[in-house]
Amino acid sequence: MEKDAKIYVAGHRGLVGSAIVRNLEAQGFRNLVFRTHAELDLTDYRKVGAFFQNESIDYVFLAAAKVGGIMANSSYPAEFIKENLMIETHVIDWSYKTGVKKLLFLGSTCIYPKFAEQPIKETELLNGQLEATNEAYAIAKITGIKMCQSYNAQYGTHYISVMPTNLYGPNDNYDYMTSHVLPALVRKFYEAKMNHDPYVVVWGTGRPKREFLHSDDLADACIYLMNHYDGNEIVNIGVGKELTIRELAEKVKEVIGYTGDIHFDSSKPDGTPRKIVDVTKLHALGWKANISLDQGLKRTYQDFLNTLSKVGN
Ligand SMILES: NC(=O)C1=CN([C@@H]2O[C@H](COP(=O)(O)OP(=O)(O)OC[C@H]3O[C@@H](n4cnc5c(N)ncnc54)[C@H](OP(=O)(O)O)[C@@H]3O)[C@@H](O)[C@H]2O)C=CC1
Ligand SMILES: C[C@H]1O[C@H](OP(=O)(O)OP(=O)(O)OC[C@H]2O[C@@H](n3cnc4c(=O)[nH]c(N)nc43)[C@H](O)[C@@H]2O)[C@@H](O)[C@@H](O)C1=O
Repeated sequence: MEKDAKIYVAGHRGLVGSAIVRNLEAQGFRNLVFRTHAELDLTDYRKVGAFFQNESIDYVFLAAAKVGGIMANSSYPAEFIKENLMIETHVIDWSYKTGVKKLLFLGSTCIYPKFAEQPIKETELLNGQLEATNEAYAIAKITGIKMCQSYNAQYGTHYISVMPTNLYGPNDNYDYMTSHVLPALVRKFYEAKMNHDPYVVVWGTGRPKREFLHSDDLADACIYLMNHYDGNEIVNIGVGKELTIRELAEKVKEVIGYTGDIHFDSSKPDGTPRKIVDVTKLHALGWKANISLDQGLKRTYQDFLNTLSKVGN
């Protein structure tokens, strides 16, 4: 990407979008354009068209989406599939109609079959049943991938698709019901420590395994791939390490310095048992993750505390 190129970061205030903006600005890219959700609702085809026609954008990072953890996905599947299909369709189609040079689409590792061979290779896509708790969202993400690949095939566009594993970092969502596990546990253990609660409730059995990538690593990978990858196939982005939810809870408990107990609520869904991704392709393209979970957890807890002090909690 040329330093004076006009770059649109859709979803620039989110966990991923804000990390991409921080990285681009640190690298000296100054011609960035963004709109908040209130300024431009990407589910409105006409308004998205007017924006793209007025801005003459060169590159797009499509990090806007309706996103949530296992409870949000299983509670609101209609909203997840509808809004994500609309956002993808509108941004991808108007990118084509207005001659965007390159677009990076953010998928997710939830697109892979529930019982895919682990670590999961990109070739596992559509090779089996999806995890029920986030099937609607996964179908929307798979559609986004297929849209990029279809536009590339028919129109000669350069739309690349990346599949990040579970993410965490600054500007994450800490809402108890709609967040992902890591931010939820940071908040739960912090509040239990402040309130001297005797235990913290962790959802599920604690047995599922997850892989966690810091959003600053993801942003770096996205910008790297925008500059160095132009293939039609999807690329996994991960760290190549996994741990159980129980082990994660123990780590968060230690970072926050909580001394009470951990109780598991097995009435809550576990979701997919494992989803560690194979990162051979990513490494072959020349990029590797740098931030370990222990380092990332400490940074995330500090960001969480800074956010609290800002909102005066
Ligand atoms: N978080 C994770 O663990 C993972 C995320 N991903 C993917 O990364 C991408 C970004 O996720 P993440 O940063 O975590 O999500 P966030 O919810 O943090 O950010 C999403 C952003 O999109 C905006 N947005 C949502 N709907 C609309 C809309 N209709 N019009 C305009 N803007 C909208 C949100 O604005 P507002 O909040 O104001 O509505 C928000 O700024 C997504 O595609 C997600 O699927 C992939 C793997 C893992
Ligand atoms: C990135 C990926 O993320 C989502 O998939 P997920 O990884 O299953 O989501 P999750 O982070 O919410 O849960 C991971 C595990 O953690 C357990 N768990 C324990 N205690 C809490 C808890 O307090 N909150 C949450 N959310 N989970 C908890 C929870 O029971 C589950 O076993 C997709 O919806 C989709 O968004 C997607 O793409």
